[in-house]
Amino acid sequence: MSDRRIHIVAAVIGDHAGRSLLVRKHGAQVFQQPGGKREPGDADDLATLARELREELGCELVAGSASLLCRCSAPAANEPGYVVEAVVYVVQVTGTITAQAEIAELHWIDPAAPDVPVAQLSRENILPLL
Ligand SMILES: Nc1nc2c([nH]c(=O)n2[C@H]2C[C@H](O)[C@@H](COP(=O)(O)OP(=O)(O)OP(=O)(O)O)O2)c(=O)[nH]1
Repeated sequence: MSDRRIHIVAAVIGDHAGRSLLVRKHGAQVFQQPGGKREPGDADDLATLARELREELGCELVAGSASLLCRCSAPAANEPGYVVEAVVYVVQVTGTITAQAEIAELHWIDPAAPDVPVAQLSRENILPLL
């Protein structure tokens, strides 16, 4: 039987106005936290996160800035039948945040009142903590 769990590392990136950054991937309907699946070459969770932030946002994770927010799970937004299990860090980034090729859209939301559709993991488990 296949393992229907997806393990990801996800980032909470905030701005000075208290907003939080979400991304929408090409082909996806909903917005989610920046981040993604661990790859074999990643030394640890923060290496995964640094790589994903570079790939998705073109920015760099500030060394030592990551603070564990929570571990949580929900039905995976883009893979029907799978559950996503996330380790979520609040992070600081440096450089200009720009949507890279795999990202269709970036959006800054008020965590208390998102104005775009948000994936269940973020909506139920992450945004309420911000
Ligand atoms: N990154 C991320 N993925 C999420 C979140 N919530 C959620 O359900 N997912 C789902 C979407 C996908 O079904 C799965 C992993 O997505 P992903 O597309 O970001 O992972 P990845 O960059 O490593 O992807 P891949 O293209 O290599 O498959 O987890 C979230 O907040 N952030």
